[in-house]
Amino acid sequence: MKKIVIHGGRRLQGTVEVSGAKNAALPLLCATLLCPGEHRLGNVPDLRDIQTVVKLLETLGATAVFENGQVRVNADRVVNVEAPYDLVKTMRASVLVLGPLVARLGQARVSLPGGCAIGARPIDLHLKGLEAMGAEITLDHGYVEARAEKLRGATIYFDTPTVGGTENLMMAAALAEGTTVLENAACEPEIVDLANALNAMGACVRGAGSDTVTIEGVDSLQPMDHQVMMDRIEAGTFMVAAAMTRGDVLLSNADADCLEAVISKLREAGAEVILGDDGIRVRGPEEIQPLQIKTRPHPGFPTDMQAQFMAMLTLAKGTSVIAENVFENRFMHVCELQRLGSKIRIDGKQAMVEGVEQLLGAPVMATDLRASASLVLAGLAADNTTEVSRIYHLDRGYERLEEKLLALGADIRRVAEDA
Ligand SMILES: CC(=O)N[C@H]1[C@@H](OP(=O)(O)OP(=O)(O)OC[C@H]2O[C@@H](n3ccc(=O)[nH]c3=O)[C@H](O)[C@@H]2O)O[C@H](CO)[C@@H](O)[C@@H]1O
Ligand SMILES: C=C(OP(=O)(O)O)C(=O)O
Repeated sequence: MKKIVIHGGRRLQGTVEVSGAKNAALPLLCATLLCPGEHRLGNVPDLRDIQTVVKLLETLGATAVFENGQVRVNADRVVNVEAPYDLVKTMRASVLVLGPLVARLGQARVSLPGGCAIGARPIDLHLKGLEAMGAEITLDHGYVEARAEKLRGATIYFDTPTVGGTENLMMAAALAEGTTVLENAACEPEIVDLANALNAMGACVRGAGSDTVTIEGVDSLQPMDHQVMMDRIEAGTFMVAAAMTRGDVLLSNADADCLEAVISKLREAGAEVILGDDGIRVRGPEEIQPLQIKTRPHPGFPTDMQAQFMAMLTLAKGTSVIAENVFENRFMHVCELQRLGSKIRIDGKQAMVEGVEQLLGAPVMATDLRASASLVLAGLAADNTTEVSRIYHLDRGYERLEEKLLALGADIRRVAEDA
């Protein structure tokens, strides 16, 4: 096992290129199951979750080659309909094979993903939607079994906007008979990326990116050839890194359109955020101003950026209030940030963060993906040495993080846990 060792206190400076988005690439890879042929997906980040979904596609009978940021999937032979527990337990997004498998093969058996560090994360809305489209759903030994000779279009209202639910049902509806309308759908940019790819495959998806998505089912689709959008959460993480180290960083290929809430809050904290033709440049303030943050579905402030902003606000000039409204247990980083000397108090869904003059490095333990990122950020700004262990969480979602931070001037390296 490896850990990350950071000697903090360096200003980050330079240019960084943002990778393709994990949360867009995962549903796109699952969408290759919708039709036979050779699919091509470019700008795919080399991450543990991507390797897991590639393995899952292979388990289902497809062949996949991942080389130089491109995944080629041949989905001619999808002969197995079971997504096994061993793969699903390591990555919740595996459940996104459910919609495509039922749509193409009329059946699927997918292990229930179960709870995880940030919350219970049920999939009831995915299942209700498939049922409304005519699928018969049963639960057997921890597996969801779904069957439908032919899915039928339906109007489906989500009690809460769900990103994965919207994606799963959009894929299922692409090959259904008739029209499906998803109401109170999630509006995240990754859903638009998926809709664009599906439409290029011959599907008919309208309204993606709004809260009503309409899908006219078609009889057949053709293989995809698509470039994955940039990772707005990775971009946001580098922006916070620049801000909290009083740095000056250019994110060369970043797209500001899907980062509005993050940019607005960084500016409110005092950072200079310059949007230019060459990308997004962030210059950190001398003094970080406290913020009020409420996480919400897109276009609200993303829950996936909550932990990173909390790390920054531990050094603000005053007290910030952060409300986590999307997941019920997404403050796992708090006790680890406290080990670095931060002053944070949790009261239900809210965290009160009282800024301190300086953080002091310490050994800390990562508990989930974005919690890990927040600990790395805190380590970059802290005095002395911070050691972050259990970094396999980080490897689920950040491509070459230390390498990119090192190039920006950070003193960071990955070493064996017992080094
Ligand atoms: C791979 C991927 O894209 N992951 C993202 C996706 O996760 P994911 O798609 O799992 O998140 P959802 O949007 O589905 O979850 C939002 C909320 O809805 C609840 N819910 C969801 C489905 C359901 O059937 N029933 C239900 O109650 C969840 O518990 C949660 O409280 O969106 C989250 C919210 O932006 C992000 O944090 C994750 O990074
Ligand atoms: C929670 C996240 O991912 P996942 O839904 O894959 O667990 C994330 O990307 O922050």
